[in-house]
Amino acid sequence: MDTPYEIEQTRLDNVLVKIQDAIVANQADLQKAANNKADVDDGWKDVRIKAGTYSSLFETAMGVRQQQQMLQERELAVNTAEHQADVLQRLKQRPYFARIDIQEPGADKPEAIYIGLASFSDGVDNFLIYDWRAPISSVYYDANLGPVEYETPDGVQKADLQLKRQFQIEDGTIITLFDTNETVGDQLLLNALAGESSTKMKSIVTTIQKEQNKIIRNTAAELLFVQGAAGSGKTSAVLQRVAFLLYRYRGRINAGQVVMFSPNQLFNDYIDQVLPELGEQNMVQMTYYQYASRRLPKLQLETLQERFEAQATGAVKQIIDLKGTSRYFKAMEEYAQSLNQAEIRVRPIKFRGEEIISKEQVAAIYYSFNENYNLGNRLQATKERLLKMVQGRIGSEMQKTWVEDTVQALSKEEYDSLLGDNPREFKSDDQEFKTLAKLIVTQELAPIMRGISRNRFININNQFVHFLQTVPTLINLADYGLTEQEWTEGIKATVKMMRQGELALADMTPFMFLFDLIKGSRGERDIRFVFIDEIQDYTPFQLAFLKFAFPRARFTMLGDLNQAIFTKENAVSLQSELTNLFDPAKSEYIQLTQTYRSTQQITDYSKAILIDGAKIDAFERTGDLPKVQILADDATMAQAALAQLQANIAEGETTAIITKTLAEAELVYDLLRDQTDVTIIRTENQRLVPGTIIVPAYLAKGLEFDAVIMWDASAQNYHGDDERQLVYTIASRAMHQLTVLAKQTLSPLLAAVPAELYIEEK
Ligand SMILES: Nc1ncnc2c1ncn2[C@@H]1O[C@H](COP(=O)(O)OP(=O)(O)OP(=O)(O)O)[C@@H](O)[C@H]1O
Repeated sequence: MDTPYEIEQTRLDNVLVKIQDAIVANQADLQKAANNKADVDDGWKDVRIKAGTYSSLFETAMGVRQQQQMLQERELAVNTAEHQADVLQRLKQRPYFARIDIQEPGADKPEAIYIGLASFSDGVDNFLIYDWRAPISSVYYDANLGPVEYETPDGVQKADLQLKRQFQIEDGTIITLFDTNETVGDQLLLNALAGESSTKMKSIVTTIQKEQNKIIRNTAAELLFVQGAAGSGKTSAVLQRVAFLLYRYRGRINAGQVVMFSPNQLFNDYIDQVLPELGEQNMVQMTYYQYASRRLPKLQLETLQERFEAQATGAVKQIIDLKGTSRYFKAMEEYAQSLNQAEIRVRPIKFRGEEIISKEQVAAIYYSFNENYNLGNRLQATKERLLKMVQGRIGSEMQKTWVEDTVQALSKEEYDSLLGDNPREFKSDDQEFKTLAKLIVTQELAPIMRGISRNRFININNQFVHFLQTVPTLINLADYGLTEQEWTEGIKATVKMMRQGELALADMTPFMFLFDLIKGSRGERDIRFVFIDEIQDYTPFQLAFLKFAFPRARFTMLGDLNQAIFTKENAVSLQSELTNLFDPAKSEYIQLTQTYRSTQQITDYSKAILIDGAKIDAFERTGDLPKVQILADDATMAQAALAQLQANIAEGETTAIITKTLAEAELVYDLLRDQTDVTIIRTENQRLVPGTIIVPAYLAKGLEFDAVIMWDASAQNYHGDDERQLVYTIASRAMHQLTVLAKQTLSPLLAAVPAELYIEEK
């Protein structure tokens, strides 16, 4: 009798032959398509026209990227043979990674289901491989042997799970095979976790854990809030979720309708291989800063890092905090409502240096529409009226001497280009003059018309300042520990910045919101799923705004309240704020407590940094205790770092030296660059490279490294309780090795960690 291994290998060989057959057939299809190139070109024409109808997208932040994705997706639809070719190549490399045997009530024998990256059948309904996202595949991730349930188009099906088998397949050969009763066998997970870090994140499709599976497959919640410790696989799960949703809603949504807000560009770069690896296109990925910058292209916006390094205190900080609250959001809504009655700030319409419609006239038009108009209609109606008025001036303007002078001065070339395609035969000189004059005036007026169409007659800067001035009548400042005097000072600071074309982070979202309210914006209605990573760094105001900006989207928010680097205490109240934004009946909160990234030793050490670290369970995988070294100065720290780097390199481990600030990173770089190969990461627009890197903490968010050296964890550098989370974030980036270097005295945050959790080297 054959062993299970032999039986499986024979089956695999058969499947591979069928995949090969399908590849040959597919190549014939591709050839046919190539011969039919004319057809395809027609298809393309169609694609372009259809994509053009999404014109609203161009006005907004998504822009070209989304258009490209839409085109690509359409192209796939036009040419599914190409898509199929891609799928088949993937399957050829690794046809499947698991098998489950399911016995349905009434069936005479169990059915074997093989699970892989995509479905594959050799005839109608004869599936040799099931997509991991198919409903039945969920059983593999969710259930132990015994009675199970899974979704079918006809409702829930009950069955008996009799076997769970996992494979590692390389080059057409089964390398290992495990039968397991655990949800996903620890052996396979251990193998997966034993690997080294890399500059690109990988998919976890073969070892998705039960809790993660819940996140991935949730389709019911309007808000899915995932709170999880560092390294608990939030990011991994959520990328799988995107792949799942694109599969589940295939034909109804495309990757361009899924947006992910991530902490920085470096992180985007880090995760951008996961979806392609799963055979899907990347969603629209951006940082909140990029989103805001594209919407406010004329303003220089403050970055998170500038704000982080500025360390606001006192009234300045209170003001920033107030501007992040949902109370402030409501105040702005109330204020906007009041603009229906009075106080709209407008600019006069000027033509050739002369006011042709005064401010007062514009405002009078704005308020000439009755109270049933909302802000959006009011603006639209005003715009139409203004355009008409400007157009109405053409006739009188044609009489002016400047027009006559211009006509007289026209060169032959100017004359020709002005007339363009117009007929050149004129009945009289007068008719010729009129034609030319009309063209000249129209041309001169065009920029003004354009300005009106783009709402330039609204003085948004002025309006925003007026809102700030109105705040004390809308909000009781004392509730936020502020006096009116302090608030007025704050306004001065904002005005000063705006004069220089700058806008602080705290004002950025309110500014966008006010403009949207005045425009009567209905938000980005094409977007169906919004993911927000590192949610702890967002204010309630921002969240309320995002909900407004993406009104038809379902939200998935991920965060670790222990890692709130930028907003700190705000993070705690975040969850309660969310209950005001999303119907609690349609919200789901999932907590992940198991961490996968770090060894038990590193997890225990990092969690001891937190006051309430109890909810974090290490995955059992042992390594060295973290090492703490207290040294005299920068030079000796550099020597220690170098020694550790060499040890790590000898073990084939990649190291990141994580500093608090960029200035510190520069210092370390200067100290080490001549002695070893190191790369400094200065901005989020850089790429991660293999080898040792030096990176400031705020750019290390979301990333992981085999080994981490925490640079200068001294009492001087990390003293306050408010730096606890930052220290935790740094320590929790390490997978296998953690070294803490401190100048003279160790930070009290780390000195409080029980001595048995680390080794101190003098
Ligand atoms: N089910 C899984 N199977 C294999 N590896 C996993 C699994 N879940 C998570 N991991 C691994 O654990 C590490 C941490 O995962 P991830 O970065 O997704 O965590 P996170 O919760 O986003 O962390 P952080 O909040 O610190 O950024 C990654 O290397 C990931 O591949």
